[in-house]
Amino acid sequence: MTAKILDGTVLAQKLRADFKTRAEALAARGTRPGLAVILVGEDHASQVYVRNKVNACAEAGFHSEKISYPPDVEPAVVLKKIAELNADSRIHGILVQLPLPKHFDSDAVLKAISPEKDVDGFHAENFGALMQGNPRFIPCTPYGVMKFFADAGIDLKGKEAVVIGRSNIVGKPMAMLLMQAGATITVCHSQTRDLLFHTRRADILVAALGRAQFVTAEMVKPGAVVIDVGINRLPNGKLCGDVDFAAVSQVASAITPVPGGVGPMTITMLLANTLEAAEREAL
Ligand SMILES: NC(=O)C1=CN([C@@H]2O[C@H](COP(=O)(O)OP(=O)(O)OC[C@H]3O[C@@H](n4cnc5c(N)ncnc54)[C@H](OP(=O)(O)O)[C@@H]3O)[C@@H](O)[C@H]2O)C=CC1
Ligand SMILES: Nc1nc(=O)c2c([nH]1)NC[C@@H]1CN(c3ccc(C(=O)N[C@@H](CCC(=O)O)C(=O)O)cc3)C=[N+]21
Repeated sequence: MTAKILDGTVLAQKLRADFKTRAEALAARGTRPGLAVILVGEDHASQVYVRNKVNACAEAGFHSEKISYPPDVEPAVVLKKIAELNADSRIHGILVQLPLPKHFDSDAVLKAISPEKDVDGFHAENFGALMQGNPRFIPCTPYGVMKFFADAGIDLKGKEAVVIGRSNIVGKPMAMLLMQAGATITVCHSQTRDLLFHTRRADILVAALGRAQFVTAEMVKPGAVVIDVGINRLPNGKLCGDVDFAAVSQVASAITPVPGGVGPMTITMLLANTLEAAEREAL
């Protein structure tokens, strides 16, 4: 079997066309959607993502601000900036790029963001609402993954879904969304005893562990849908996912590539959440 490629760049373009129209309608009523991105430190990959986010905003006709700090900045300085952005009527979404340097209490920083502007959906209040099945903002990466299923007509009801990774930004909300869509979920992590046993049962397999080409063909049930969230840089400088794409695409029925899969959809859903925040405010 050769898997159908779930193309994130194509799906992102499809969804973004609608954002532009909605942003224009809002602008006509005097509101331009605005996103602020805070970046602490000089991590190269983070700078690339933040640049992509800012460019995507410009293309969709959004206002955006990038605020950068050196790695040794005092957390109080960042908290003060967040308070200013919370009160700034031009800003509808605030994103603090994670991970933060070790001297930061990340939960405290995320909690400082007004829940109405927390377009990542990481604030405890929003995360809790998501768990209760009543989300205000769905975290962008798992939200983007759900769009692949909807677009490809993949029904999740009764399916066995296995997520590798249990982080707050990907694995945990991903599992919750899959469960709410009717799948039976298994969440694997570094302490899982027999990973192969679990992955081989998966109708839907989501890899979000951050290990280059970790998921091999033997770990995948023939015909499974494989979603690759991982973004890893190989020693040769090339980007690759958590899945051995060449081998797994021979057994899966559908698969997302890296680059060009989940990554562009994450940015797309960040725009979607920012637009929604602006639309709610303009009501
Ligand atoms: N495409 C996109 O838009 C995005 C991509 N990413 C990428 O996704 C990947 C995961 O990100 P994130 O969730 O933030 O990463 P974290 O490092 O926070 O979490 C990784 C998870 O994978 C688990 N894990 C690690 N090694 C193994 C293993 N050998 N077997 C089973 N489980 C394992 C960890 O287990 P434990 O909890 O026990 O430590 C942990 O739960 C990264 O490559 C990241 O770059 C992230 C966000 C967005
Ligand atoms: N508060 C917060 N929110 C996040 O959403 C968040 C974060 N912190 N920290 C880091 C991770 C990672 N992440 C990515 C987004 C887009 C691509 C992306 O667009 N990737 C392109 C390639 C980009 C490249 O060339 O490097 C692709 O896969 O095709 C990747 C990774 C968001 N994250």
